[in-house]
Parts: sequence; C-alpha cells; structure tokens
Amino acid sequence: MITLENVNKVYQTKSGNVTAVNNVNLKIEKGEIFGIIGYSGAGKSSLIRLLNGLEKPTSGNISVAGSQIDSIGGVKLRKARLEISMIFQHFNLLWSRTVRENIAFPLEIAGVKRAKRLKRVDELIKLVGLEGREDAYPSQLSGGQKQRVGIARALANNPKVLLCDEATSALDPQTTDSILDLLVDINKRLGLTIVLITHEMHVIRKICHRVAVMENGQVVEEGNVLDVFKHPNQPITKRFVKQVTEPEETNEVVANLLENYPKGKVIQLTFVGESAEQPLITNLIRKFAIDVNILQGKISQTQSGSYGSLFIHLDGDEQELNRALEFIYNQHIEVEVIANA
Ligand SMILES: Nc1ncnc2c1ncn2[C@@H]1O[C@H](COP(=O)(O)OP(=O)(O)OP(=O)(O)O)[C@@H](O)[C@H]1O
Repeated sequence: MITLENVNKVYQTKSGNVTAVNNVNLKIEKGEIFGIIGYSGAGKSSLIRLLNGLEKPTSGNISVAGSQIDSIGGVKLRKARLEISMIFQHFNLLWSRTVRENIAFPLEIAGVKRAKRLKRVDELIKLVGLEGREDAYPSQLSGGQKQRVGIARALANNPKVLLCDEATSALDPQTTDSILDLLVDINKRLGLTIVLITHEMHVIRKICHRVAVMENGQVVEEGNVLDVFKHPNQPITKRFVKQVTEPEETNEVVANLLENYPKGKVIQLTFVGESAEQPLITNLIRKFAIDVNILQGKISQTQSGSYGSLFIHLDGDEQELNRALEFIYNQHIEVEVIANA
C-alpha cells in the first residue's frame, strides 16, 4: 500500500542544509496499523508530509495507494490525495462550522450532491459515536469529541490511507485510549491502512501492528511491535520500550528494596505472548525453599499478544537460589538479575 525507497528530504536553511529524512526505506501493507516513533526533531513530521504529497522528497521514490506521490502534481496529485487523509494533534477544525458542517466540508469540495452528502455525514457521525452532537460547534466539544470530528471528516471520501500526526498528544490518557480504540475499530471495519507518528510508546503498544523507530532522520529499527518490545536493539528503542514496561519509580523501588532486604537477588522477568499467563511465581514458591517478594509488575496488551515485566526479590540459601534461577531460565522467560546482594 505504501512504499518508500531511498527517500531523502533536505531543507536548505540560512544556517546550512538540514537532512530531515535520511535514506528511509519502508514498506507498509494494506490494512496495517503502522507506527513511526521518534523524539522531537527525528523527522517524523517531514516524513508524513512526504507521504501525503504536501512536500516533495529531495530524492527517492514514494508510492501511496497506487500513486507515485513523489513525481505527480496538479490534478493527478489532488486526485491521489483523496485516497490519503490525515488527522492532526490540534484537530484543525473549522470553528465557525458545526460538527455536521465540518464533516460535510470535504464532501462539498469533492462536489458530492446535498442529499448524498447528508446521508454520508449521518453515517460518519454514527461511525465515530457523535450522535446528538451534530449541531454543536467545535468550541462546545471536549478534546476527544473534536478528534472524533477530525476522524469523521478524514474518512468522508473513503480514503485508503489515514495518516495520524500525533493525533492523541493533546488528549488526556483516558480520552487517548478511547480515540485509539476508535482507530482500531475503523481499521478492522473498513480495512483502512493507518500510519501514525508519535513520541509515545503507549500509542504504539496499544494499536500498532508494526513500528519504525526514527532518530536523526533515519529509521534505526523496525519490526513487529511484540518483537520490538521483546528484543529492542538500539538504545533509543530500549528507552521507548521502558516508557511502557518500566514504571518511572522502578529504580527507586529497587534501591529501597536493597536497603530493606540486603540479601538475595532482585530479578526482572520479561513475559511475552503466552508466557505471560504462566503461573511462574506459584511454581517458584512450591518447588524451592526460597522467599519470593513481588516488587512491582505490569502486563500490557499489544495488538499481537501480551507483554509483561515483573520485578521480584528472591531470598534463601545460595544453592537453592541458583536452582530457582535455573528453573526460571528453562521456562523461556527472559530474566535479568538486576541486583545481587
Ligand atoms: N520546513 C523546514 N525548514 C527547515 N528545516 C526543517 C523544516 N521542517 C523540519 N525541519 C528540520 O528537520 C528536522 C526534522 O524535523 P521534523 O519536524 O520532521 O521532526 P519531528 O520528528 O516531526 O519533530 P516534532 O515532533 O518536533 O515536529 C528538524 O531538525 C527540523 O528543524
């Protein structure tokens, strides 16, 4: 559905050339939810502007929904862009128009007749769950409702690709989750290909099938979300994964624990997929003469399975501790001994 080959984007500025996108190669399949994550300045916005033809690459080929976006212009580009819609962090709604009128806007531009337009707007309002709010103005809506209008408007002309530019970054965590659920629902119901850019790993974790990590204009790591969580290779990817798997207070808890329990081992267990359901702790207590303290843990759901991280403290006779560790290693659960007292 989307292919990028050796794509570069260089901006010429007064203080010299800035390479915003550096030799990016990506292939995004039809019906996929693909996430691009990176910190500020990584080149995400530049990349997304290249995908919808708002900007041309300095070099390289970009194909989206069957159109060679990098080399077409004029009517051809306008037609191609009907297939590529976008939602934004700050919604970009028309403030003097009601919900219904905002959603109707792209249909008016596309020349859709009034009766058909009204019918389509009603369908879209139902699809995004805004029934009863049709005549409200954007200023009368919550952030989540505004983004629902943005999504309905983006879907009006039945696009094949939806680009999401930090679409939940201005929303609180609960509203973020409801908008992400809506995107998954739309992806499943309409088979829409979704590309989203974000700096939040939670967003990737919750809805994406695959992810690309960007740093200094380059894609430094790419893969299935669960695999990237399981084996992050690059330091930047490890930092992003920790956003989700390791609560901020972990270091503090571990330091505190070592003070309170000067003996034993502190261990981080990483569960992926089915192993997250294994009754490991029960087995440890039953099989070995050791004390097991659960420090903290978190199991997160991704689109392709569960992913969890559990910090435990084991104490007991040295030999028994080593036998217990051996047992854990044999369960195909990833183990890291983070502190040996
Ligand atoms: N129009 C432009 N002219 C000159 N430089 C630009 C332009 N747009 C982006 N850049 C530069 O390109 C680099 C990548 O910026 P970009 O906005 O694509 O990153 P980003 O990952 O989207 O970050 P943010 O989330 O902060 O927007 C930055 O160094 C930025 O200053």
